Amino acid sequence: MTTFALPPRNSGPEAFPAAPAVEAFNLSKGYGQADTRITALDNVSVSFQAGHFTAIMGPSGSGKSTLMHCLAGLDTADSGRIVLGGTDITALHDRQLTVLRRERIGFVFQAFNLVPTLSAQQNIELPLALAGTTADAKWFDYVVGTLGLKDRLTHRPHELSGGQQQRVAVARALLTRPDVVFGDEPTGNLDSRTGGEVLALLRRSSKELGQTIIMVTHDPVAASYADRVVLMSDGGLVGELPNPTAESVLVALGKLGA
Ligand SMILES: Nc1ncnc2c1ncn2[C@@H]1O[C@H](COP(=O)(O)OP(=O)(O)OP(=O)(O)O)[C@@H](O)[C@H]1O
Repeated sequence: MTTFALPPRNSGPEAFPAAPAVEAFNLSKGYGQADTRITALDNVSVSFQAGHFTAIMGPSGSGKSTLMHCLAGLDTADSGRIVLGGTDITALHDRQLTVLRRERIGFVFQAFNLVPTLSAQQNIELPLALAGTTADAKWFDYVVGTLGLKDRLTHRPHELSGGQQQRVAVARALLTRPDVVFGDEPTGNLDSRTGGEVLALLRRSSKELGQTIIMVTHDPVAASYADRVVLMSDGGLVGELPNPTAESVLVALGKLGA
């Protein structure tokens, strides 16, 4: 049985059914000029509710990474608006965006992006250290306990397995209790069993901690851990699947020619 050391931020998707954690309105972005111009995002409007785990899927080049990077304040759109946790991030300056990313967004990338010279604990606490604050001890213990990292805190990344390193990255992403955790193929470097464990932890983070998660993936099995799949094609949203299974995702992607 899990012991809650600290009440979760909310009790999952049902707690705030109507509250979006992040929303995009009429987002467009292109690359290049004139006849060589590529439309990466074509008037995309989409909403991600608080406490939900969403996978973004679609064929290669359909705009998934561009959308995620814009939603996370890592890239800017040509037009449109993004509201994250009630803040219009499209109106922010670079420095404000940096603070927002550090304090209100968590990232889990395919490459674990841990600092090799720091211990697991120091890596987990790094965003808070950069922000000049410290972790709430109970929350730290709860996240680390939930992710099964209690015995690994003094280890450096090279002393950890790939799955353990990604769990450290997940703990780092969760520790600031961000508005949204963004995952970019978070299990892309893991074998299927370890990847399944990390995905199950992400799902628990949304169900038990009320964490909003948005993940880009090509893997229908990974997407089946999400509450919803958002489908993209040619820079636009072309559909969504509630309660996806690997099979329903495969069929939907097949129809898109992915
Ligand atoms: N920096 C860039 N310069 C020029 N074109 C770009 C750039 N980044 C992306 N694109 C183009 O924008 C479109 C959308 O790219 P994006 O990376 O968002 O797609 P994706 O769905 O994430 O693809 P993949 O699944 O292959 O990672 C593609 O046609 C891509 O070639």
